Amino acid sequence: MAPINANDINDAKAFVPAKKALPEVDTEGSNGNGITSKGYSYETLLEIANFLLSRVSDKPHIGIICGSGMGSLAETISDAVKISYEDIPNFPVSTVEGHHGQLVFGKICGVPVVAMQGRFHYFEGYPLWKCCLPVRVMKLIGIKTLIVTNAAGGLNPNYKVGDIMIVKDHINMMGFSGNNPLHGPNDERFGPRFPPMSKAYNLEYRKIAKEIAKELNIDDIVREGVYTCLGGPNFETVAELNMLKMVGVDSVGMSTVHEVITARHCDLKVFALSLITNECVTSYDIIGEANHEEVLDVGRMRQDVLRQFVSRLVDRITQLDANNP
Ligand SMILES: O=P(O)(O)O[C@@H]1C[C@H](O)[C@@H](CO)O1
Ligand SMILES: Nc1nc2[nH]cnc2c(=O)[nH]1
Repeated sequence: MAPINANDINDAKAFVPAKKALPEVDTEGSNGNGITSKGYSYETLLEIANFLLSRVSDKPHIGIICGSGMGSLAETISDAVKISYEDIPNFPVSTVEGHHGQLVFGKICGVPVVAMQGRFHYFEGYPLWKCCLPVRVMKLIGIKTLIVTNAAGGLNPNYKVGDIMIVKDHINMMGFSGNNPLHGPNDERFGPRFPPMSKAYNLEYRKIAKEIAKELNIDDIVREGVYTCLGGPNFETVAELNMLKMVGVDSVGMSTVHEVITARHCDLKVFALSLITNECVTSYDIIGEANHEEVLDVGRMRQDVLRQFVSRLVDRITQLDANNP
């Protein structure tokens, strides 16, 4: 029998190579499961923060994490200074299509911001604490508020592709098995050992977002619901989705929850939204299947409206916080 080679497995042409070289799974300085490494001590994060601050003129007030296919959110930033993740000492690199892999500093509506055009996911091989390292770096460089965006499957049967879901809460599915970005020794300089999560998504910001939806005349596509993150990279089975539906999940993705936990731990105020990029397949009769191309296409389709929405949000959050320091 002829030996098999790589081309025999599936259709070699259909294989899309990773955008960048895949990262090594990080176990340095830990007990083998990626828990706190000496390479990412408070001091190391401070070094990263100082490196970044030495390259920009204004300290950002607001951080923005751009979800899959939503990198164009950063295009509203004026006087942009772009810093590639590869040029930042000790920073991870983005390996997923639809995630540029750079920080963009500048202003939205006159407010100094920093946007992550590209985030880090667990499925890329990064432990959760490393996925969330940029959140702590953004805290150290001065942000007070984090706006998190993600692409997600719509599980709530009333949701349609292209809807925007304001996140009111999350279910930390990965945390149920002990996989948590705060697992391991706690550094009190970031936050307490046992942070509360019952007010993770700022109520005032959610109110503002609903007002903005009315102003922009898009309240018919803006929802509010509960998000969950699974480890990925596979999309979910029908049975898994039906289970998540039963426990009250409205949208399903592969990010955000651990970033929000890390942000709340270090006392950042949080707003999050899901762009519903696909309908979750909750019946064996449905022919279509989720795929990453569709996710990126819907991001492109909604880029103008998301840019307007997030710009207004930055403006109004800044006004609100100036009145309630
Ligand atoms: O970075 P986000 O959470 O927006 O990306 C979602 C989850 C997967 O990375 C990808 C699947 O298409 O979209
Ligand atoms: N886990 C998950 N992530 C997504 N990202 C975009 N759509 C989906 C989805 O249906 N499931």
